[in-house]
Amino acid sequence: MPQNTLTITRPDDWHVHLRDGDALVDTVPAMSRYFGRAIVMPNLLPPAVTPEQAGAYRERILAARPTGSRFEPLMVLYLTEGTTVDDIRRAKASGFVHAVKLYPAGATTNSQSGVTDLSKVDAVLNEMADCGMPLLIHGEVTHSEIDIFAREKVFIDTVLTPLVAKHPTLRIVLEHITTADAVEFVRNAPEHIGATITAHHLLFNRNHMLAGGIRPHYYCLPILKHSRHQAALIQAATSGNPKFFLGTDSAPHAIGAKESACGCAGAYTAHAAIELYAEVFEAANALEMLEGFASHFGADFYDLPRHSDTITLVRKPWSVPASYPFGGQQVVPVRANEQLDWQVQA
Ligand SMILES: NC(=O)N[C@@H](CC(=O)O)C(=O)O
Ligand SMILES: [Zn+2]
Ligand SMILES: [Zn+2]
Repeated sequence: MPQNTLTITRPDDWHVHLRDGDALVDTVPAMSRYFGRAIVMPNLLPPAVTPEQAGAYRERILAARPTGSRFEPLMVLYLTEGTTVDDIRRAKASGFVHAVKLYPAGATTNSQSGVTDLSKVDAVLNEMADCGMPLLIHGEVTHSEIDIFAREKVFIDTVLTPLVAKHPTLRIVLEHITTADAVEFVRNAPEHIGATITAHHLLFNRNHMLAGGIRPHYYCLPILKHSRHQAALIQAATSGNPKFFLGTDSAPHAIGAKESACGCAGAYTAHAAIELYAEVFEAANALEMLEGFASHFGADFYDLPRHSDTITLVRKPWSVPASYPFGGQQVVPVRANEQLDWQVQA
């Protein structure tokens, strides 16, 4: 008999894009259905680079919460070569900035204000190590001559390994990992280095995106890899190792920006995040490992209390709509028009 219900501590999302402006009335209610907290990415245009900008963004998110919602956005500073030690001190003192995000310039959506040379932010990284502020990393190199499927591994070898050697006490989250190489790196790294894993990198590999036709809604960064890497991610997520925790990287783009000759990177999963992870964990015969991954390990890493209430998943098949409203436009979700087994009890 398959298990038909699963009750877990309320989960959090340790990596999400809520966007800004008109989109918030759609993205914030979707994210706050059952997630208690979320680490909100700062890659806006212009990016949230100071604690004051992050605070103003936080207020816009709070204003978009449904009545009665206790969803808590955890804010992140966007690291630039102009970030100062004082920015980090004010961020730490704010109480609402929980991390700083490194986008190698040019690596992904709205990363053009990111860092080209890590040595330029050395003093900032020292301050972060001193005050215990985590550095969240989009871990890909950007040189045009490096193959897109190799960019994560090359980043680990040429940027991350020297960074960890230079800043041995800096807390780091390697975000949305996509390779067996990243799994191995994080597993062997000290305790204060962790990683988030998305639902789509657990569910899909590059064949889903490219075999039998090119499917732009599977295009995200870091790009989907060979199924061998997908298998390593599933193993890591379901292993019970607390270094690996839930980060959806739900990254909505309007339908026209995806279905295009040059489509944007990002997969939208906030409509069914825990439901999609449950599917992966069940297929791996590891439903009992979902709670640690989704609800415990991220909070522990960020030194935040675990939630004291729960949510219940029930096996109750439903069809994912073809699209959802998104800031006056539409976004196509992962698994559009397909059936999902799990849903969260209202
Ligand atoms: N993951 C993506 O493919 N896109 C993200 C940016 C990011 O997280 O790299 C986005 O903001 O659209
Ligand atoms: Zn990223
Ligand atoms: Zn992201």
